[in-house]
Amino acid sequence: VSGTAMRASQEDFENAMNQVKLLKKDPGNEVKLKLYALYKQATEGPCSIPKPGVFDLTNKAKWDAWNVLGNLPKETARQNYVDLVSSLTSSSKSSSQAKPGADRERQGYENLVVTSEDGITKIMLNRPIKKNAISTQMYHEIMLALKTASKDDSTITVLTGNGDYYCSGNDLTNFTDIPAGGVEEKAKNSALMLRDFVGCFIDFPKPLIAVVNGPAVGIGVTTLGLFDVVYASDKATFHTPFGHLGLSPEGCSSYTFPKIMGPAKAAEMLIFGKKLTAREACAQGLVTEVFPDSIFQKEVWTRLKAYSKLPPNAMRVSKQVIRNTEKEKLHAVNAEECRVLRERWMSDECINAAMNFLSRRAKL
Ligand SMILES: CCCCC/C=C/C(=O)SCCNC(=O)CCNC(=O)[C@H](O)C(C)(C)COP(=O)(O)OP(=O)(O)OC[C@H]1O[C@@H](n2cnc3c(N)ncnc32)[C@H](O)[C@@H]1OP(=O)(O)O
Repeated sequence: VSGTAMRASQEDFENAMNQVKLLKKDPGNEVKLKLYALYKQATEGPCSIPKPGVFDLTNKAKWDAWNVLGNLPKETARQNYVDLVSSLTSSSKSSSQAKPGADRERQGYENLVVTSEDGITKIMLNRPIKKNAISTQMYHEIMLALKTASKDDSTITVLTGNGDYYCSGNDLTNFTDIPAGGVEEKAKNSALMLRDFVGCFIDFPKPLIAVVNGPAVGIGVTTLGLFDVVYASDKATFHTPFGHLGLSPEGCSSYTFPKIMGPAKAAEMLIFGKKLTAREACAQGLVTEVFPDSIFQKEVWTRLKAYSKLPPNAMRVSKQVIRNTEKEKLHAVNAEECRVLRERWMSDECINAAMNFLSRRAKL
């Protein structure tokens, strides 16, 4: 949020509050938290209320969002609130206007840009300010995009990220949105969603290519074992910090990684959270090829355009021959990983790690 000049009046602030009520599209949890925090700071000043308990996740997230603003002056908070609302209203106006070439760009995704061109459907994670962390809504959007791509007339499908990151993994604020049934219900719902999400990768029928434009974390790394080809910029890194987060592996990585790189190398990544460079990941077989970042996009897309012209049925059948014998096993592994994670999400180790991140005490 840009706070160029601090001149928002009380009237501007009140207008902005009214505009928030009129927003047509839900701006998502983190924007709502930011709005809440700026509102509180602008009207009450620095956060001085007691910190909510560790299990009161919603109020804890609100408290964290407010508290992180520290001693930000009330006027600056008011200006930032007005700027944020103005950016929300202008983006909703521009997204409701018809765009030229919209036939090739699939509309309706909040955090993805999906395009189909030259026989390639490109699904781009589009949440660069959060390093493409996957929110609950994004899990559903990615599933929908994959299901749609599996039936469209493209020959190959690509997943990539917008901005400097490929994906920073699961959005750690996903667990602040606790339903009436409490943490148990949240863990159960998350496990079901994760199982469906990973299932979409296991069952994807066409060649699936990851264009890893920058660092990848958590589920952004583990699912790579389910892609057919993985191209990486030399700026990419591969990090699965499950130990640090009190978690266990997902995305079928407990099976695919030992198979790809051998159990000893897989254990270093999945148990101890060793971060690999792109060249190390390539040497371990997780990445197909690494390109210098300066020529990454040009080289990769030239190659993919050539691949997309190959006979589509032959590519599908070849993928089936390579992958189908493993499918049943992969679904079983996915189910077991989700069962274990459901327990992990309710553990103190995991809850404390997420809270540390949310209160800015921990980073990878
Ligand atoms: C429900 C199904 C679950 C499936 C199981 C999946 C498990 C996983 O994926 S485990 C991995 C989870 N990811 C992480 O632990 C990464 C956490 N992020 C970080 O450590 C860092 O943000 C970073 C190393 C990725 C980037 O650091 P830096 O370059 O210094 O940038 P910032 O930290 O300032 O990030 C900018 C902005 O983005 C927010 N953000 C980044 N990653 C996440 C995330 N995973 N979840 C939520 N938010 C994230 C970060 O908080 C910053 O936000 P603002 O402070 O509002 O600007």
